[in-house]
Amino acid sequence: MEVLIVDDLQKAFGRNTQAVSGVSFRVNKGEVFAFLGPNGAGKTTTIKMIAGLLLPDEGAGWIDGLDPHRNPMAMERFGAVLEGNRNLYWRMTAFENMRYFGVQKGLSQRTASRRADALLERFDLISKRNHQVRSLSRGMQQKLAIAVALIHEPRMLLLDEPTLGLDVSSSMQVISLIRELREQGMAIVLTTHQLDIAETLADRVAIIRDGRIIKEASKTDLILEFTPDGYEIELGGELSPANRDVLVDEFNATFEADRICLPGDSDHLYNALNVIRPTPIRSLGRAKVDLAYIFLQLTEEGYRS
Ligand SMILES: Nc1ncnc2c1ncn2[C@@H]1O[C@H](COP(=O)(O)OP(=O)(O)OP(=O)(O)O)[C@@H](O)[C@H]1O
Repeated sequence: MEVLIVDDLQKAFGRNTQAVSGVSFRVNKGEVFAFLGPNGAGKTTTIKMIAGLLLPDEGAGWIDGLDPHRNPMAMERFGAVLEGNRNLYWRMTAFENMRYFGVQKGLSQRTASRRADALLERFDLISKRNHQVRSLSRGMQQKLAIAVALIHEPRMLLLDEPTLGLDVSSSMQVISLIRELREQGMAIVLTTHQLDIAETLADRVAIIRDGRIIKEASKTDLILEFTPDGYEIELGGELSPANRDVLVDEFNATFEADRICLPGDSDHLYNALNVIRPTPIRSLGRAKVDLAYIFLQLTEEGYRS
């Protein structure tokens, strides 16, 4: 079920900067949509148009069927953490922030307070309930910013760089929180330059460059599309120079330290293993690619052409 529909968004700044040129995509319930691109590609401009903060020149976005630029009710359907933890008041306590933003979103004091405590409990922040935000660690502030964005029980979450500047443990907490929200049916739009995190979390991926989406696919399909035929074999011992030459000349193998990259199908592999025998094999698997590799292929390829 689609929670967000983005149709042909366009935005120019002045005469010379076409920041977004016809961006369209859809995000389903219970889906993490990673919206990736190099610096200046148009991600923030797109997200701001979706969130109702920036008026598009053309096109529109609908959250749960409502366009935030035409229907203020749309604001109740999503939460956003767009500038790290800067949506928080630093001299107010964690609880006061939650309650304040809850009331701002139209909740009664009572409901806002009840939900604030429930979210603080769930995000493991209840011990910091009465602490000023400025005294919390960066990871706690980030979790609190996400909790604040959830106070009115939205159906969609816009997250811009949710793990920026966090240490490994805080990042992992935020990642598991995002997973949990996805499991509960939240539609999540995630922008990040941390491609390992995008790869961990994303169900679908869109890559934007120069204001246009140049690729959109499910993460699985994208990785499959870029995965070369072939195998990687890690050796646990020395290969004789003669056998190494055979692998290079007859099997088109390449060597990276003690790892052999072997193109081709499984028949090719079996034949190559006969050459490798009796050198011990530490590991053997299909050649792998990650999202960072794919991202660079797509974005740099674009620049070359
Ligand atoms: N308020 C503005 N006035 C003028 N130009 C702007 C404005 N906001 C963005 N731009 C320009 O629009 C283009 C897209 O910027 P945007 O911030 O959307 O990119 P981004 O993909 O979010 O980049 P980053 O990853 O660096 O945050 C850039 O060329 C940027 O300089």
